[in-house]
Amino acid sequence: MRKAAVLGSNDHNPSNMSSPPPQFDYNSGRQTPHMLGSNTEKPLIIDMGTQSIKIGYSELSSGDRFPSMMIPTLVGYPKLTKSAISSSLLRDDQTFVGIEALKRSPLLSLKYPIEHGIILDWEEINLLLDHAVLQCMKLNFSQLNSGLMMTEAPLNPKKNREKMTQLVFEQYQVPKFQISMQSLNAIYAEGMHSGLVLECGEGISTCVPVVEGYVLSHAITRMDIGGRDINEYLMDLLKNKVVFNTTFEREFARDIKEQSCQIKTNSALINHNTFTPDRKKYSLPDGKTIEIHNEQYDAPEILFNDSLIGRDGEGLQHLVIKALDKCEIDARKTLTQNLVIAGGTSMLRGFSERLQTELISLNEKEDKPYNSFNIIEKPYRRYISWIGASILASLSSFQPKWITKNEYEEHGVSIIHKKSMIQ
Ligand SMILES: Nc1ncnc2c1ncn2[C@@H]1O[C@H](COP(=O)(O)OP(=O)(O)OP(=O)(O)O)[C@@H](O)[C@H]1O
Repeated sequence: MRKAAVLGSNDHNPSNMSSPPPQFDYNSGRQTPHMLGSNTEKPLIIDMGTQSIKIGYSELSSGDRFPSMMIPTLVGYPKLTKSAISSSLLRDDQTFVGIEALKRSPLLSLKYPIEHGIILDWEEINLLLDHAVLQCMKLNFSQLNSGLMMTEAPLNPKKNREKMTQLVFEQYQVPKFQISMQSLNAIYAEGMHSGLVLECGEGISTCVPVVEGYVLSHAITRMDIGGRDINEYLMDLLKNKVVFNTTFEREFARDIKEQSCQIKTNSALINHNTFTPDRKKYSLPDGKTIEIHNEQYDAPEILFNDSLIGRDGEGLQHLVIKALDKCEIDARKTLTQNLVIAGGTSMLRGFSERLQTELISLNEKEDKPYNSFNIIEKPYRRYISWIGASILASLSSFQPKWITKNEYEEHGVSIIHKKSMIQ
């Protein structure tokens, strides 16, 4: 069991979250303009994801509880073509990160330093953190006297947690630090103590049971499937209409997905022989228009049947049922009645309706005891992990959980396990 019970019953009221989720536009690099510049009175929250890093100040009271910035988790190195060099657009020793990399992406080879929620390239993460904090938030790490809270994916290797702790204290000289688990944050964001969190992001989907504030680690389930796999499958389905070659062009597949794709729900499933989706038009940057027809529904099907992309024939419904199977019988009712949906891919239209259908069907097929599910699907679910961390970092009950630089110097990296929110 993982220890994490810090949320008191009156600590916050999630219904205060009245402002709508922000819209970020990667391609123009538009950001929400508020709350930038030094604000050392509030903890800084950095939610590290496979596709994007969400960053902003902790906020407990009602009002704006969304990240102030979302930075693509991308690093770009110049492709050394003659034309790029001769036109002096780039030098071969330049590196671009985040939005700067995305803006110049036709000229760069792009790398994603986080895969399936896990950091693979620490030098690139270093560049991204520098960019996010120094350049975007206009802050020095050593000024973060109120604390730096970072998030991690469920089942993040312990050595990665240690490495992040070492980086933060030794290189960045952060005065106070802590790491919280993304799915647990979703429970904090909802002001709940128990629930089952199904998180579906860019590179990973996980199902995490939380009972009375404790993560049941042994019952966590995961699949390496997420929004990026839908993009890839969509490109495959569209290959007779358009071919996306470069990473830059592949970003358009993401855009087509976000604008056009939706998940088949009951009426489409029941009438599958006669079901004909609307034809949608999508304009490509070269002026060409393509028509999106069955692909809009076919691409996201991989979430519920991964054999479509050559995997084991499982889906998100299996993640949920397998996680429940591993939980104590007494906890199951609470968990099925508090199934919290999180992550950007869960924004696909029809997601929760289809999930409900698949869960009931799998339950019957495998003769399981879970007859009903109450799915909690909030409009801010893409940012729910950041929001939960933001609330947590400002709670009075959480304050003793910060790891100070003095404690790090006394105990070394093992302090992150001793004072961990995640055992
Ligand atoms: N409205 C939308 N419709 C469909 N997909 C969306 C929508 N909004 C975001 N997404 C997808 O959600 C994914 C990103 O989700 P999220 O921000 O939760 O991921 P992440 O935290 O960067 O990655 P991970 O949690 O996998 O490490 C992308 O694939 C993106 O295209």
